Amino acid sequence: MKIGVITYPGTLDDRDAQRAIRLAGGTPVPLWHADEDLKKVDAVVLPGGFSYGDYLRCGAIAAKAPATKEVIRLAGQGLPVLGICNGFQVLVESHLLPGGLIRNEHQHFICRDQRLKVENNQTSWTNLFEVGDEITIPLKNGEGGYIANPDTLKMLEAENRVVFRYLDVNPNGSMNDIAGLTNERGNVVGLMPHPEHAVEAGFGPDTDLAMRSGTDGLKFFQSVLKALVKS
Ligand SMILES: NC(=O)CC[C@H](N)C(=O)O
Repeated sequence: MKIGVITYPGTLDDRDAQRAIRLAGGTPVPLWHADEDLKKVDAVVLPGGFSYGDYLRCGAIAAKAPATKEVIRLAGQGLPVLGICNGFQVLVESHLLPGGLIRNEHQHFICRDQRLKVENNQTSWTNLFEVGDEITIPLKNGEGGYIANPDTLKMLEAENRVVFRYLDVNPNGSMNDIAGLTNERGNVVGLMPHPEHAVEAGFGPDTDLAMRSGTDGLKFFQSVLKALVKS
């Protein structure tokens, strides 16, 4: 299965995403922001980083890139899309996911291992989790505060579209502790933490061994491969 990874000017985590895909058993396909076709990939990852230097708002310029336009078109046909951190910001700026992401409440950049609760395992990227699973995934961003108007929040909760919630601490002031979301169909998922940094045991920023990110992130990439085999 071919999984595209889009590189924008300023993207940081494209190679880690490619590595995660390879470790899960897929074939990563590097894509460039100016590409007008996505080389017939079976799924696509929008990785983390600082696309276009985070000018205007994080993800705002990337949302207008030729490759993103194609992502928007193909997502409408069911292409599995995962937006990680800056990729989540791009998905929100593209209106593939609702709401907005603003500066962390405390105004600081965060870099930590973050506990998350899995709330929805009916998406292309989470089908190997159980609802209620508690996982640890690294988080590193400056603009991760999720906001939405009351009606949107109500709709997201009623339709079970919150996929991940922050556990133990809410690190950035996100409404309803929201760490990740899906679209109605479940093929598009965006989250602030970085699953591609939790695919091999024994690394992560925390010095407490028990807290170190393990391989919880690998399941995202294995899930999409399973979803693709089924479809
Ligand atoms: N790790 C990232 O993708 C960072 C996203 C974005 N540049 C921010 O600081 O919020």
